[in-house]
Amino acid sequence: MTDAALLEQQEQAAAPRATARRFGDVILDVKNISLSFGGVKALTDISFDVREHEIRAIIGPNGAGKSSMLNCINGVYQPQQGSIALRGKTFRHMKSRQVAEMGIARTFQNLALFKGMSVLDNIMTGRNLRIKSNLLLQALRIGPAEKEEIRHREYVERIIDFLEIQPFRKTPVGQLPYGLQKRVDLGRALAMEPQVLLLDEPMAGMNVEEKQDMCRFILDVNDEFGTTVVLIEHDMGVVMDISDRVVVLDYGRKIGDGTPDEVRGNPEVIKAYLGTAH
Ligand SMILES: Nc1ncnc2c1ncn2[C@@H]1O[C@H](COP(=O)(O)OP(=O)(O)OP(=O)(O)O)[C@@H](O)[C@H]1O
Repeated sequence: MTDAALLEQQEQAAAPRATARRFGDVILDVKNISLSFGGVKALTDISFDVREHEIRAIIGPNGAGKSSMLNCINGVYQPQQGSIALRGKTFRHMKSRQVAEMGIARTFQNLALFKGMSVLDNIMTGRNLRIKSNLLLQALRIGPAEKEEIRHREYVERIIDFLEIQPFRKTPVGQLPYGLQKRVDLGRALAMEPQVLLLDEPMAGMNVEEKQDMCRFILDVNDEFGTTVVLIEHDMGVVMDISDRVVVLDYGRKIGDGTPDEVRGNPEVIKAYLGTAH
């Protein structure tokens, strides 16, 4: 390889993610969302979009409104104002299950796993939305139900391989270290084959090594499954490393929106968040 070609290759490898990859159209469009709890304004007139195949972070100091925003997207909270659209289809007053059926899956900050059930069975619960045959056929495992179950199990095994948790397939989730439980929670969400994956503090409570593993899996999910990712996360290093664009909230208002470099250089953001010890 010539020196020039080598230099070009090195430059490409060092290119920021946002410029090195091409995104699709807007997949999730959040417009003018306002949410109050009694007198507390959790979100005021928040708008941002997420492009297909993007990793989009929502950051901000404690109480800024990050969880509220995620909860509005997946139907846990119903905002008083504004709209959210998935691929141009606006959804309002939808329950979490309906939002999930539309293709928006979520992991939880406080794991929502069945601790006594195996890794395999926990991830299978993520397939429930996709099971078409009726309960009787499923119970008897006959006809189309049998074929369907085989297909679901194959998909779940693919996720287990992908997340490198084969040795723990049969282990009750409650017996696994916290970092692995978080990985199972990611697997459960992935089993839904989501178009958009919402990650609620995926690195919370993890040690450095577990954080590195989780970062790699998020990037791989994004690359290999083509899943669009929206995440909220307190670890700024992680956010800036893996995100393509970042929304910054403070006291329920949007104060910044752009690439990690743009956000890092935004004086309002520095004042509100990056300059503090959060
Ligand atoms: N269910 C609720 N009832 C009442 N107030 C709420 C509720 N959920 C959130 N809030 C309030 O809304 C505001 C935003 O909270 P939210 O949890 O969304 O912030 P956050 O950025 O996720 O914070 P943290 O980083 O601490 O998790 C806070 O003032 C909070 O007290």
